[in-house]
Parts: sequence; structure tokens; C-alpha cells
Amino acid sequence: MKTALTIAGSDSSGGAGIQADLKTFSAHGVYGMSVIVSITAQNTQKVEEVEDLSPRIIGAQLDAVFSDITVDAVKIGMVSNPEAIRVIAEKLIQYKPKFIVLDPVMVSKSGYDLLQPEAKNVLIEKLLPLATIVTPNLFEAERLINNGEITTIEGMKEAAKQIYALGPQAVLVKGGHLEGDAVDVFYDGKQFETFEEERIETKNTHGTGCTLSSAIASHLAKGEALEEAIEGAKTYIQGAIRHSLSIGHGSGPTNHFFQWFKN
Ligand SMILES: Nc1ncnc2c1ncn2[C@@H]1O[C@H](COP(=O)(O)OP(=O)(O)OP(=O)(O)O)[C@@H](O)[C@H]1O
Ligand SMILES: Cc1ncc(CO)c(N)n1
Repeated sequence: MKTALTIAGSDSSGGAGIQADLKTFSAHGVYGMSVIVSITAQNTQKVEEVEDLSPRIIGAQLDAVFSDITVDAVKIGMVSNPEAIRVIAEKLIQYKPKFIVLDPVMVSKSGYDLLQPEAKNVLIEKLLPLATIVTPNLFEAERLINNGEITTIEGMKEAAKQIYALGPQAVLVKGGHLEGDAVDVFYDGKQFETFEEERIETKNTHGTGCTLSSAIASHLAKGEALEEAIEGAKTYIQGAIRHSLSIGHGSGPTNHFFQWFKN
């Protein structure tokens, strides 16, 4: 069986973070593993509190996994602080996993900082150059390049180009927060490609970004080429949002098992 590792934060409500990642891996038939960087007390309405694990135990988790198990793909989500980012980068350079999908998580849908503002430049310097693909949403893309607001597909293309110049092998700027259809823009230094799906009208979009990046990692772990992996992940997130769950009183989670249990 192929394997994937998520390095991310825990979401107590199970809709985003580590929990979304593991569910996504399972739904793809990939064996999931996790290195927890931070614990969030959150639900479908808001993030109440965050507590980071020490860099020492983050490093120890990475050593424990990589020293024993072949990791076919890594997904990185919430990394929270500069010290955590430094140890993650150091271990990834040491163990050299073949594929790294970096979701540069910065702020929760409810507005809580999941990446400390002073950690942004460390993420850019240490993690972006290691990424097979980085998957910012519009807000994260704006913050990565500090070049104003992105409001159009053309703007997404320009941002993708500038983020590519920071060192990842490819970029997928996600258009979930734009108006109209859900259009994501891919750039790999050679060409642009757009991945488009119809926008689904729902408030239940908690964990969409985590789900998409883990789905890409799952497809890469199974040996698919990058664009094929994105295509597969985009089809998956569309189904997971279409059958998303009205759980909780806020923004409900995506449904990872919609093939079997439709809402
Ligand atoms: N309402 C929707 N209908 C269809 N697709 C959507 C919708 N909202 C988001 N998507 C798609 O879901 C994926 C995740 O995009 P989004 O921009 O929401 O990520 P995100 O903001 O990082 O998510 P998160 O809130 O989990 O951090 C993208 O492929 C995007 O196009
Ligand atoms: C732990 C965690 N990671 C990522 C996100 C972004 O969706 C979240 N809300 N919580």
C-alpha cells in the first residue's frame, strides 16, 4: 500500500487539519500517517485556542516515521511558528521524500492566525523551495508576494508566476474565494493550466483547502503525474463539497466518504 504523511495541526472538530488529511488519504486508499505540529481547539464556528508542540517532539515524530517507513508523499499544512518550520525543513532535507505538497495555511476561515505573522518569511525561505507544489488560496497568495489584491484569473496567473520564482517546483493558486466558478490556476515554470469546476452554493466549506492538498498528495503517492493528480483532487473536492455535511452550527465539513454515504 502507498503511504502519505501529513505534517499539520489538529482540528478538534475533525473538519480541517490532520483529521481532514487522514480521512482524505483513507478515501484514496492510501495509508495515512501524521506529525502533529499544533493543537487547535476549534469547531465549525471558530478557533478558540492554539497550543504548539515543541520543536523537539515535532522532530522526534518525523524521525520516528522516516526512520522506519517509506513515505510516498508528504503534505504540509498548519506549521504555526518559526521554530517548528525550521525543524520540519531540516528533517525534510535529511529524509528527502519524493513529493511535498505545501498548503501554506495562514488564517482560519473565522480569522484566527494559524501561522504567526513573523513565521511567514521563514516559511517562504525554508519550506517553499522544498515543495513539489504549493497551494495558496487567494489571501495566502497575496501575502506570499505582497503585491496587492488578487481579483481576477489574470491576477491569479501573475501571482502564480511570482510565487514560482520563490522556489517551488509548481504552484496552484486556488480560486475558492473568487466569484463565479471555482477556478484554480496552475503554473510550473513552463505553462499555465486552469482547473475548473462549477461553484457549489453552500456554507459547509470547512477544510476544503486541507482536503484538496491531501488529495493531491494521495494521487502523487499513487504515482500519478502532477497535473493528473490535481485533476483527480479537483474532482474529489467537488464531490466532497457537493455532499458536505451540515454538522455543527457554523461552516460544516467536507464529506470524504460521499462515494458511499451521500448527504
Ligand atoms: N463553493 C465551492 N464550490 C466548488 N469548489 C470550491 C468551493 N469553494 C472552494 N472550492 C474549491 O475547493 C478548493 C479549496 O479552495 P479554497 O480557496 O476554499 O481553499 P482554502 O481557502 O485554502 O480552504 P481552507 O478554508 O480549508 O483553508 C479549491 O479547489 C477551490 O476551487
Ligand atoms: C488545524 C487547522 N489547519 C488548517 C485549517 C485551515 O482550514 C484549520 N482551520 N485548522
